[in-house]
Amino acid sequence: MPVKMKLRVRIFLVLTVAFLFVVSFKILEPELKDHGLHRETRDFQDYYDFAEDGRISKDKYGKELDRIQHITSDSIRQNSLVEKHSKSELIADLIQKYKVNLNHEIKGSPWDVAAGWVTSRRIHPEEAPEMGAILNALATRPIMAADVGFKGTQLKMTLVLEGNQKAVFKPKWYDRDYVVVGTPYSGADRHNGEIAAFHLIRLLGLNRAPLVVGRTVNLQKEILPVSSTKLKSTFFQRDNNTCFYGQCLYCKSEEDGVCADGEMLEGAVVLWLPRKWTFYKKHRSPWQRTYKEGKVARWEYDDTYCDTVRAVAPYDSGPRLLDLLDAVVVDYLIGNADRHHYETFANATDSMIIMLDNAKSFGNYYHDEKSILTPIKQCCLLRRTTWDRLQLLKDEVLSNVLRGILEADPLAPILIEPHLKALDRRLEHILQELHLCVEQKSEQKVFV
Ligand SMILES: Nc1ncnc2c1ncn2[C@@H]1O[C@H](COP(=O)(O)OP(=O)(O)OP(=O)(O)O)[C@@H](O)[C@H]1O
Ligand SMILES: [Mn+2]
Repeated sequence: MPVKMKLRVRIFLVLTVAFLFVVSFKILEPELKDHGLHRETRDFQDYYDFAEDGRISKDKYGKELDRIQHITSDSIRQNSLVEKHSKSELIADLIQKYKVNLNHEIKGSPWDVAAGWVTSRRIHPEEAPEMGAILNALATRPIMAADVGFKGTQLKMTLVLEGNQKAVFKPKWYDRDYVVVGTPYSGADRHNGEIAAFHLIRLLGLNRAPLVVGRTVNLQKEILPVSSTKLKSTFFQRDNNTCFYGQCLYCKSEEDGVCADGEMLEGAVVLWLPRKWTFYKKHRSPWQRTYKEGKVARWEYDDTYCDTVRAVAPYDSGPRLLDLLDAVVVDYLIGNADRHHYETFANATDSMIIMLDNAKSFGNYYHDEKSILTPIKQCCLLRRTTWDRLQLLKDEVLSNVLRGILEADPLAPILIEPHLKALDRRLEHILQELHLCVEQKSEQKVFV
């Protein structure tokens, strides 16, 4: 009899597990159809040589991630540093401080000015009117050479602008109101996202992203005459539009190409960092995704994971962990779930995390990808300067200021209203999460 009982129990258990597995799989089944652009997950993994750290086959993704939604934000509002009547003044002041004047003129080379700005801790100063001249040069200087992009999975061009300045051109794939659905890392780059992120990173006082500006190029007149043979060989025509597919992991044939509107193609032009600093060290993010359905990374189920991270170099001392948590703030705001690796300057021990590549952003304004916040939730830590800045930008100051700043870009409007609204909403989430941290620990321990 006991044998039979055991068998029944066993069958019951097996069926329960199978049922749970099927249900969780169905719930989590991502829509991978989106433009077919992230279909090559396997290739992607091989390319980046992902380390297989502790994983389980069952996904606990998002189990507790909605808990902060239930916390009322009343207490936060009461503590507001900004009185209602001064809010519009604050917005105006911040726009004045951070809106770049592209008509600003300087003597000498804008490229030299930008190159001279870079230190191990910042790409550019907090405030510099010369930035207008540099962005203007990026947006208007004649293109002397064009080649396929450097590394990566995304279609890009490498340009040389007059005055011997290298830059990356990330083309437009989507209209401003396009909503990217699917996995948190679905879709192709958003050129407007790269532009918006640069200014957001400035506004947060981080200053760790290379300079970016919007630019429309004429592929026939500005690119083809100065194009490398390799890049030129990927050009083709579709419905009277000029297109190209370049060279990258996901750039193999005309199917993967991007098309101009006739000959004119919008894009984000990213200033290449000065040679003196271009020795990077590439680091795998401790909170990296597995990029594999059904595979869960340790950070997704182990809430003490931050203790493990903090115990080892380079996170056990120096600015690295705090830099990473700053990047998490940015990535949650912009909706970038794709910072699988990050780069630092190899020749500086105190190097910042360089906030390169922010184009996987502003894909879906309906969705807040809470999993991006996991490092902040698990570490309960943030630079006090970043916290103070977030406080300043709450209650819709962020959207109002960023809207004003982005008006200066040649491709304005850069973000449609729902994206700006999403920024305010996500900022609130970050503040709520950190308030929970303060309740659990103490303010001194959370903000350093
Ligand atoms: N502005 C820049 N200055 C210097 N180096 C750069 C710059 N932009 C990109 N790079 C280098 O080129 C690499 C690829 O760039 P980027 O990350 O933008 O491409 P990607 O195709 O989006 O890559 P991924 O698929 O990994 O996201 C970076 O890791 C960096 O080493
Ligand atoms: Mn990228």
